Amino acid sequence: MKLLILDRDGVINEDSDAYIKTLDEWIPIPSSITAIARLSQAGWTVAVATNQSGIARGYYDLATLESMHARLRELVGEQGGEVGLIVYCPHGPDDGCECRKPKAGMLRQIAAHYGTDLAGIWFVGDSSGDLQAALAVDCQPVLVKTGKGERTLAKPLPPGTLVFDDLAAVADQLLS
Ligand SMILES: O=P(O)(O)OC[C@@H](O)[C@H]1O[C@@H](OP(=O)(O)O)[C@@H](O)[C@@H](O)[C@@H]1O
Ligand SMILES: [Mg+2]
Ligand SMILES: [Zn+2]
Repeated sequence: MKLLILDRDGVINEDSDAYIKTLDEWIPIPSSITAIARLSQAGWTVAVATNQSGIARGYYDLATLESMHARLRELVGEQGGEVGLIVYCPHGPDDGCECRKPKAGMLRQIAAHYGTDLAGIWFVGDSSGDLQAALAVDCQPVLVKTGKGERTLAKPLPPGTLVFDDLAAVADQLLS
């Protein structure tokens, strides 16, 4: 199965140290939207695994989060593509859940949903927690330089991590 798993903030849309709290603050990276559309039109299933501790912190509610994901699906749909399963962790760092990255619960949830193994599946993120989650389930860690990617790149990366400028470059590689 051609499955690609994406982190959201910093990969699909701009990130902010102040969290993405409203639909207006959810600013898509145009080339990432196009990349998702291109990949899905080429037969790839594009799923999303995103930490959303802003829910636990009370910065925004589930309806607001879902409005961002509806907007994502709308934008990709306008370019003829589609977004697969979007999984989010609404918990805070101290909640001890199994889904918050760097734990791999969301990746396992996506694999179960599609009935596929995770080994070698590319997981594209901008933070070290994304890369650690990938390693925990034998996914291929992929770092993009958008969002917090440059900060992440300034620290040692897990061996074997692939690095690309942005999601568009990841799509170019997968579609080449
Ligand atoms: O990159 P993904 O997983 O899609 O989402 C990250 C967001 O949930 C937020 O995660 C927070 O980390 P803490 O949850 O406070 O550790 C901060 O890094 C925020 O800047 C960021 O917007
Ligand atoms: Mg991110
Ligand atoms: Zn969680």
